[in-house]
Amino acid sequence: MLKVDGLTVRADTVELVRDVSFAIAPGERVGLIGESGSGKSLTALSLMGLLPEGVTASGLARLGDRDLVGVPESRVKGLRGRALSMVFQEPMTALNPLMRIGAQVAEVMTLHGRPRQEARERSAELLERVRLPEPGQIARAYPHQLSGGQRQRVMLAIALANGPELLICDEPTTALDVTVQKQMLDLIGEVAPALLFITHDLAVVAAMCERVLVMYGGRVVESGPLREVFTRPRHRYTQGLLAASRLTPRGTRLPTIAGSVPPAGRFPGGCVFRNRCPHATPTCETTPALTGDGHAYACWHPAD
Ligand SMILES: Nc1ncnc2c1ncn2[C@@H]1O[C@H](COP(=O)(O)OP(=O)(O)OP(=O)(O)O)[C@@H](O)[C@H]1O
Repeated sequence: MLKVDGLTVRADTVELVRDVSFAIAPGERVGLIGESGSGKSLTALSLMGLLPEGVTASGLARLGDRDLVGVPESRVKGLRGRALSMVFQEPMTALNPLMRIGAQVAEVMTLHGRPRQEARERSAELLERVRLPEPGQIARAYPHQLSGGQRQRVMLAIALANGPELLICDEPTTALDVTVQKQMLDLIGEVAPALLFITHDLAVVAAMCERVLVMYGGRVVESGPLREVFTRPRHRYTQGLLAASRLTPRGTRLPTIAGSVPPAGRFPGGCVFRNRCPHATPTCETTPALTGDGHAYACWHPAD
């Protein structure tokens, strides 16, 4: 369980992230959205103990019974890549260009005390787990010999190597083309023990997460179950974000769906998530998406 309470990030006297609080339970997938500069990355980096020089965090952040903020660097280093790990947007900067892939995956385990031979064997398993084709061949390759999507899978393997309790992803698929992006998102959803997923892309959040936090100007301005936030946004910023996104066709008024069980066939309102609705077909209005079975997607269609 991750618990963040009153997290504030400062550069000198300037508050860049203010009083952020949220929790992520095991198995939960939480999206963190907000415009550029709203403080998403700094929030994540402060949990990882990776804030840039001159930037400091205060407040409470605890994973299980271990503090992540306000503790000595050596303590955070012991947790990073073990209890929690992160996948960034650009894998090339995170991978060592001179080291073979298999050795890089194994290294993150030997660094945390696993015997070399065991780490090597597990690294082969991990490359397979992230569904890299020919994992043996990939293990012997150097980063530049892999595609962007393959490199990102390697980063995921590294992130999972020590069995973390929490995975943080910061725009992990932005640099990938759409088909590869989808496969990567499916994989992350499948393997993450608990997930904090940072993105600009509301459709990705809709497909990945059951809960969402919206940041604006360094604060969390809105949070809650995805369906609630996306269909009944309370904060003006969230309303604007949704209205501007491709999830909502221009001019569509977000319908109220509270407690409603739609009749088979036609639904009132517009298809809010049409572009990325998991059903993504013209027949998705006949799916049970809004019948209270836990789907977080609003797949209803304009009534004729
Ligand atoms: N090292 C730094 N020193 C001072 N200010 C910083 C530093 N790093 C980031 N900031 C500022 O902190 C604010 C939040 O940055 P952050 O990177 O967390 O935003 P973000 O929401 O992740 O944006 P993006 O989506 O573009 O990555 C921004 O105004 C940014 O300019």
